[in-house]
Amino acid sequence: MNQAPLLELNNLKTHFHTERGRATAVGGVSFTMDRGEIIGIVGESGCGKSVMSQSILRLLEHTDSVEYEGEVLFEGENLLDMPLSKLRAVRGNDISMIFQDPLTSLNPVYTIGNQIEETLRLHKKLSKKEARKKAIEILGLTGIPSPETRVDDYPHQLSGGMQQRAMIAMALACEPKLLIADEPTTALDVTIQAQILELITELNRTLGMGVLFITHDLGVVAEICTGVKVMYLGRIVEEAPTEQLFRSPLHPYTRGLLQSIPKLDGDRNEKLHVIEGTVPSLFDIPRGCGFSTRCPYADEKCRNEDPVMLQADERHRVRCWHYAEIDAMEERRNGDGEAVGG
Ligand SMILES: Nc1ncnc2c1ncn2[C@@H]1O[C@H](COP(=O)(O)OP(=O)(O)OP(=O)(O)O)[C@@H](O)[C@H]1O
Repeated sequence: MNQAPLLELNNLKTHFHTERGRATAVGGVSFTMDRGEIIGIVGESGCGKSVMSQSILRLLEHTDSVEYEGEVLFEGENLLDMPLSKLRAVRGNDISMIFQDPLTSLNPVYTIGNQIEETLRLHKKLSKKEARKKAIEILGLTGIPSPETRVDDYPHQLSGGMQQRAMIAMALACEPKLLIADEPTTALDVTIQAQILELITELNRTLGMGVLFITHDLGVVAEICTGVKVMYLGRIVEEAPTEQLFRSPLHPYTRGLLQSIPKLDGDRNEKLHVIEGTVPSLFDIPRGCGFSTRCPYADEKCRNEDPVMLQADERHRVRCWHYAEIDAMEERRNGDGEAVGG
């Protein structure tokens, strides 16, 4: 087996050249992912999750304004400078991607069975009969009822939820080494969502399929991910094994995200925390820390010096100058609040 990590991003940057100037949507992302890991990428809307995940497979090249920098190594080979013909063989075979909108992947003029069978025959070299059997089986696994008849439907004959499941079946059919899932279950109801997540984790367990799971749903992350990376303004601001990140979040942004999840046992009258302010425009990125314009703890240093990634623990890294002091700062703030409130 290839000894190189499954996926390694080295200072990946994605720029768009627009009429207003250059917009850097991904501002230098580095991480390594091993086989069998399920990594969650979280962050508010607009923080660069989708652009980053689409950059891995160079799916943004239809806009000629895009420019990549850095490296995306898949099993040691840089996808960013790979000839397109070779990259096409990686897409859908070694790396599959699923999206929130199924119609981006399904072809309207073929039945879903044809599309899954075609993938299986091409990548897995199955006979027509074997491919059909496998297509029905995998459609069933995604929770499509009566898969033996649905297999002959065209995409438009299926409901939105079923189209979603058909797309997922197609992506998983050839058992990719890496699945990139960009908010794949957001539009589905919770029962179907649970079924899809179960299918993904099952393939992860049995085949060691790595999963990069992009979501803003921290509940899903807690349920299935082995590790989490929190993105803000095109960069990773904190990363840790899932349990550690939920137990002791260090970055003020991560703390804000976690405080905005409703708790089942919480006081119903307690207000949910909202992170004040909005994500700055890509044309107006702050000079120091990207989060300093919204951070309650930011000081002069934060406003002037861009923080580096600091090693807080063996597998816990954070991009915040003051991460070790935030607890004490928070206590002081709360204490002051009580004193003012009487
Ligand atoms: N083609 C483009 N040209 C210019 N800017 C773009 C382009 N595509 C995306 N962006 C910008 O890149 C930034 C990151 O967008 P992205 O879609 O990756 O965010 P996201 O975190 O995935 O958000 P969401 O959860 O809403 O999908 C945004 O500011 C967006 O406006």
